[in-house]
Amino acid sequence: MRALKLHELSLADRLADMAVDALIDEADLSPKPALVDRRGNGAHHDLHLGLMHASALSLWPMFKAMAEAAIEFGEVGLPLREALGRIGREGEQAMLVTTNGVNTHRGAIWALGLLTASAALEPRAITLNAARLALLNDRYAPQPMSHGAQVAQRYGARGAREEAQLGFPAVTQRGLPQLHQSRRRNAGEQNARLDALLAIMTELADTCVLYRAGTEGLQAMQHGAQAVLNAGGSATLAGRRSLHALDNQLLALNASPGGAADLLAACLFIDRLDGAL
Ligand SMILES: CC(C)(COP(=O)(O)OP(=O)(O)OC[C@H]1O[C@@H](n2cnc3c(N)ncnc32)[C@H](O[C@H]2O[C@H](COP(=O)(O)OP(=O)(O)OP(=O)(O)O)[C@@H](O)[C@H]2O)[C@@H]1O)[C@@H](O)C(=O)NCCC(=O)NCCS
Ligand SMILES: Nc1ncnc2[nH]cnc12
Repeated sequence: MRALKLHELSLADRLADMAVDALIDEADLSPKPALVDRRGNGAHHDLHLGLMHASALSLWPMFKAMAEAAIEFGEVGLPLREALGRIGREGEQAMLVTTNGVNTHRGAIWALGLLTASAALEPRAITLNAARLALLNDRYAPQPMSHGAQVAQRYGARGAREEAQLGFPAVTQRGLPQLHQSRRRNAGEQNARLDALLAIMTELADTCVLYRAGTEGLQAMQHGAQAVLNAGGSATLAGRRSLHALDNQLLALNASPGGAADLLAACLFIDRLDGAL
């Protein structure tokens, strides 16, 4: 019998692998402020690391189907956007069945779904085409009063939809440059990833934080993340002290930066893809 060779996997298979790997790497990364990681549940009573892993794995068929839809339609347009919306909603149901109703990866389905489809179309224009897809209006999308919609109404915050429509500036202008800079400084891979997460947190209007802890929580997240980077980043002793303080502060405010975590996964996905090109 012939052994399966890795390069015989289809493009859609490989993109789905990369998306799930990015989610698992994000979940495992420790110590993340107030988020689920290898140490514990952060500011969450209904999440744990095993659930994050199970949720990530449950999304593999969805990411593959999104990549296949992109290959089939072949261009950015309403037919592809609406196919992705339908596949995303089905993926969300699969996630909820796996987690027994807990929302683990709604934001990641949105961000990584768009990026996976976009990578299948043209890997070198990944954020541009993801933004073009996000700008199209899916006529079949329900309009629930989600947490994101509620804080948009209350604070006028730009949430997950706008972040994608702008081409993921938190990833391209904050996370990825910081990841590369910290690697160049020999911070070590885990510290470089933590620094990338912190860089994303410095400016993001994370609607999870706003919903749970209002503008006080958002400012604590943004200023605290900047303070860690100013202290030298997670690889330094001063940076670690500052990161520990940020963790305690966000826990006290019950402020979990779940949106920033999803965007770190997006950052790791693009980084992996760049390495494979
Ligand atoms: C278009 C959608 C993005 C809908 O977005 P909307 O603004 O309506 O918001 P939400 O439903 O609240 O979900 C958006 C999730 O995106 C993450 N996020 C938050 N801020 C940002 C940001 N600035 N930029 C990017 N991403 C952001 C975040 O996801 C994480 O948080 C989740 C937990 O959040 P929450 O439910 O609020 O949980 P808790 O506070 O913990 O709840 P309680 O315990 O208190 O009950 C977690 O899952 C992380 O993933 C936001 O939650 C899009 O979602 C959409 O339309 N989906 C429908 C399907 C579809 O069309 N898919 C298309 C696929 S291409
Ligand atoms: N590690 C994490 N902890 C809590 N919420 C999240 N949403 C996405 N990743 C998360």
